[in-house]
Amino acid sequence: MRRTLSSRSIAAEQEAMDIRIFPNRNAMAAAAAEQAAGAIRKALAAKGNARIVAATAASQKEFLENLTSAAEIDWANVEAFHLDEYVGLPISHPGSFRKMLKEQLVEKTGIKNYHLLHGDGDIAEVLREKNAALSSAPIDIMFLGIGENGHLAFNDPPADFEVEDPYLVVQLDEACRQQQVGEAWFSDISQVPERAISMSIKQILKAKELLAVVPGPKKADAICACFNSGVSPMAPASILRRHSNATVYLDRESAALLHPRDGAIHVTFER
Ligand SMILES: N[C@@H]1[C@@H](O)[C@H](O)[C@@H](COP(=O)(O)O)O[C@@H]1O
Repeated sequence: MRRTLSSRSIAAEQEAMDIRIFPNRNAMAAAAAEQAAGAIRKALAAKGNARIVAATAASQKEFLENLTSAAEIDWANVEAFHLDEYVGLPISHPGSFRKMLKEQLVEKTGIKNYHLLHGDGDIAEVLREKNAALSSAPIDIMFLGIGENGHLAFNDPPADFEVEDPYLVVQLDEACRQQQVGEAWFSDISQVPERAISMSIKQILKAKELLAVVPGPKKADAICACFNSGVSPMAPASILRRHSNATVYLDRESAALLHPRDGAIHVTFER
């Protein structure tokens, strides 16, 4: 059962980004996983393989739990990438995103064809290898989180919307590093690496479908900054409005300050 907030013209409807708001985090995660599973099955049926990108962050936990237990996905033919990784952090560190990718996706599904960003390896070589692998064919569906500062992957504000490299090395700003301490994987900011490998905004927008999963009260300000007004590098995830097939999943807490002022965002309340 749904209730729609925004009214749209037919033209706007064709271009509108969808935001779906759920009563709680679990309902949101289950619905997002259903959409993701459908997209993966569709790609598998159409061409025999599916190429996905996963976000590896606290916000993705319940979503990935639901997705990895979805029925009838031939994971043997799924190829997986991840969005970002800290430079210099070993995979044994609890904050390592490739550790999360392995534990929350690869080991749960048995995916054999996956690409880890070895942030503690030879970075130039990692970029060369992963940029080639990522660019070799289109991504069918990409899962995203949105940071408390509105970042997508590690594209902190002001985000560079023009950089062409699929993955690049970025400098993390202090607000972003402080937010990572809040995730409880780092004891204080001095422990948080200053650089990361991040997928670029241009590369993110190349995916055929984007699905952002953004629960919790700490994300309310970012959702307000990204979706209440227009596209701005100061609110990096606002760029999702420019994609033709993007859906943002929220719970009531992350949606608390959402009041989009234009018809180009279609908001649905799910019960
Ligand atoms: N760089 C990562 C992103 O890949 C992630 O999507 C986002 C949200 O993370 P979380 O939802 O755990 O706050 O920020 C992290 O720092």
